[in-house]
Amino acid sequence: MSSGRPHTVTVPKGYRIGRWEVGEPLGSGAFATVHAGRRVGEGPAGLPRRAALKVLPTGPRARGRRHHVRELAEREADFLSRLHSPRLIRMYETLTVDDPDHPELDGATVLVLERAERSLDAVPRPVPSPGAVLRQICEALAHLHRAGWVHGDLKPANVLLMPDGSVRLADFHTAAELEGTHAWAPAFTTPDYTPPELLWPETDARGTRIRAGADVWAFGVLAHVVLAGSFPMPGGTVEARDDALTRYARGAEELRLSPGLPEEWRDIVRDCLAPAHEHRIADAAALLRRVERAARTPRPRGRLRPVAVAAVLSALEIASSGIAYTTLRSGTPAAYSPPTCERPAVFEDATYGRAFTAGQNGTWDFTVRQGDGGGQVREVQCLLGHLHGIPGPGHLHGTFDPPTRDAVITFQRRSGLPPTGTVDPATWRALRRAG
Ligand SMILES: Nc1ncnc2c1ncn2[C@@H]1O[C@H](COP(=O)(O)OP(=O)(O)OP(=O)(O)O)[C@@H](O)[C@H]1O
Repeated sequence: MSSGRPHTVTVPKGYRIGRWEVGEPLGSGAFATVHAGRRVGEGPAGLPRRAALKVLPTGPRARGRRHHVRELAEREADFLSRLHSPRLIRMYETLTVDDPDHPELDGATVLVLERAERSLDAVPRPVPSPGAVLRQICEALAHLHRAGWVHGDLKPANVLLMPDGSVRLADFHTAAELEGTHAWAPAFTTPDYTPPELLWPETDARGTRIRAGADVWAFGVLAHVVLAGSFPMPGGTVEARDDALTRYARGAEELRLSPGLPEEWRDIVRDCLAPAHEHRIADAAALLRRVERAARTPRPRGRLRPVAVAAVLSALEIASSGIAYTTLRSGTPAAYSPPTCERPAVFEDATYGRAFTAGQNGTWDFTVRQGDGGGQVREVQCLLGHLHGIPGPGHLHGTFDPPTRDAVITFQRRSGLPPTGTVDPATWRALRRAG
């Protein structure tokens, strides 16, 4: 049985591949499906009981461009057999399915990998300990660059979190070995993480010409997503953000980083996102030195700072408001449970005083309007729906669509503000006002 994606394949639960019994699917990408695997019987020392089985349809009956997928599978297996580091996902063995009775599976390549808990794109926002996560991603990249490789497809889906909370970089089918300053990688990019120079790539039979700076750019995007909850390029759709990237690359638009980005990360992200690769931070080793400094900062210095709720809210306010408050203790991050969309919490802001946040974005002055998207819009939707009881946006989708605009207008009318439908600084203040 084949899945809906052209290159992926579903393996029945309980199916045996070598010494591995296939379990539930863990995830799937454009080329592979990853299943849980349980070792049956004994194996060589060091082989764990649990693994992840990355299955790539490379057999004669597989749909799609199997030669291309086979090349990618070989590339990834080759990379993983050559490079080892605690920050790179480990490969235990590679297998080929030999089963003519299951023609769609027959000939599939299986990479047996260290099993992770989940990928970074599946972690609810805000990401816990974002500085530590970013530092470890950067350590993985630095190891790669030092060894003379480029990853070529850094994004949250390719960052894996282990049961002990540590981070591994994964998915190396685009990884390419540097020949001097550049490498030739498969012509494959992920929108939103693609650097400007790959918008108009130099491609020939060997692939696309790529430099270590492509990973540095992708790290800048990823750091912005993790820390501010939004992409650095404005726009509610991939196409809109792609257009914004083109304008930025041509010098027609300035980079407008989210005000929610902690101060100590702002310059790092900006220097990762220089439009020309020669102005970017040179490689991940240079980046790591700066990331380590930023990650050492005890807590993100966003504009919204948590305070002890008991100190700012009386029991009466809590009981009467209907909002679930999270107990926040300044300086004890272990006890800090972050606000969520459904449970906005009160923070003490240095400039504005007591204020609500839904944990999606910390801005007070970033104007958003119909057509925009990202963390700021999600913050608006959460505050409207779950704090002010205006059900317009319905759900947390982060796109400023017409129902969101209607809800903003309703809120502005109620608050005595001009009903413009645009969330300007005055509307942010009213949305966040506490007490
Ligand atoms: N070792 C692992 N342990 C647990 N889950 C994993 C593991 N490797 C991958 N996954 C899950 O499977 C998903 C797809 O894996 P992967 O990104 O390697 O596939 P792909 O088809 O090569 O992806 P892409 O679309 O990026 O080319 C990951 O996003 C992750 O959720």
